[in-house]
Amino acid sequence: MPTPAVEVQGLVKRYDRRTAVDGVDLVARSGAVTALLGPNGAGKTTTVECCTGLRTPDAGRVRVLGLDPRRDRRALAPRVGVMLQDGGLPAAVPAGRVLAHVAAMYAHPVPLTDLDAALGLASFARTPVRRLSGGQRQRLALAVAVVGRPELAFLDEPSAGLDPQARLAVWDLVRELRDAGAAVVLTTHQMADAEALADEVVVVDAGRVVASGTVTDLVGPARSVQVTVADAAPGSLDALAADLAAALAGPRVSPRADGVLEVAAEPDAAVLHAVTGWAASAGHLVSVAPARRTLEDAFLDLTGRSLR
Ligand SMILES: Nc1ncnc2c1ncn2[C@@H]1O[C@H](COP(=O)(O)OP(=O)(O)OP(=O)(O)O)[C@@H](O)[C@H]1O
Repeated sequence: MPTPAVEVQGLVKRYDRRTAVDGVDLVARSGAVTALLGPNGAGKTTTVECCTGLRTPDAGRVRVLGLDPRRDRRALAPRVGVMLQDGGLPAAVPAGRVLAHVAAMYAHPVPLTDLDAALGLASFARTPVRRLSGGQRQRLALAVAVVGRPELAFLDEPSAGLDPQARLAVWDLVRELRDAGAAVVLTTHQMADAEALADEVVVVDAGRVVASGTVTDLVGPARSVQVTVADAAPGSLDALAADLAAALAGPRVSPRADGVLEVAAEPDAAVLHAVTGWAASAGHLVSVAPARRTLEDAFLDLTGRSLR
């Protein structure tokens, strides 16, 4: 097995008495996109900052391209692209000049015309950073992170605040990076981004990894049948779920907080026939709808529904 681009073991980071990262393990491979997901305050940015040498861990081991992100910062700088939420771009300098300046620091930068075309930068190249819209600033920050053809890119919420067109452009760019053999570590709150891009997903909550694997690993059987019981008495959903599960003799039936019974099975004719047969004999009014389980469903199952 080749050495992973990023190896984090038992990472702990505290701010005063608050433990922001509490024993995170993480591996990111070259030629793959690793998505770091988690609710607000889960510790994603702090983890990325420890990997980029911006913060010193209180405990644990971090290796980036086989090196120490703080001690070997100079050696890593030309090999690692970083897009942070607070971009740190110079406010008074026009966008195009910022990018040209950064490109000039690399031996083999991506041609600026390619980045212009990929991210639509030309329309605001003469605008000083401080006057860019949020989405334009994001696009510039992404271009700055990838212009040096990094072996590893950390992208912290790369599609936050982007319009649908720009989001698709970012997806293409991330795929190109991966296909060129780079390791991409991205944090996002957009589950669709992770579903579209991630080879590996790591879910953190309250500073700990609560799940990891491929999107398919986390989502489970992608398709299900949702059964809404119109005349269920309050509190009766658990019993109805057990009753339906017994009638189906196989697929798991989970009662959801919104009053829906979720049947973990392909919505094929046999399953739909069995569900409607159960409804007819049990005397319940039901609506039956095939559904596709998403990463968002899995994320909410893993991290709960309460606000952080
Ligand atoms: N500079 C700091 N000083 C003190 N506490 C901090 C600092 N930065 C982050 N924290 C705290 O550490 C915890 C983790 O924050 P972090 O920014 O890593 O989370 P996150 O998962 O990136 O969140 P979000 O999705 O909101 O960006 C939070 O409780 C946050 O308040």
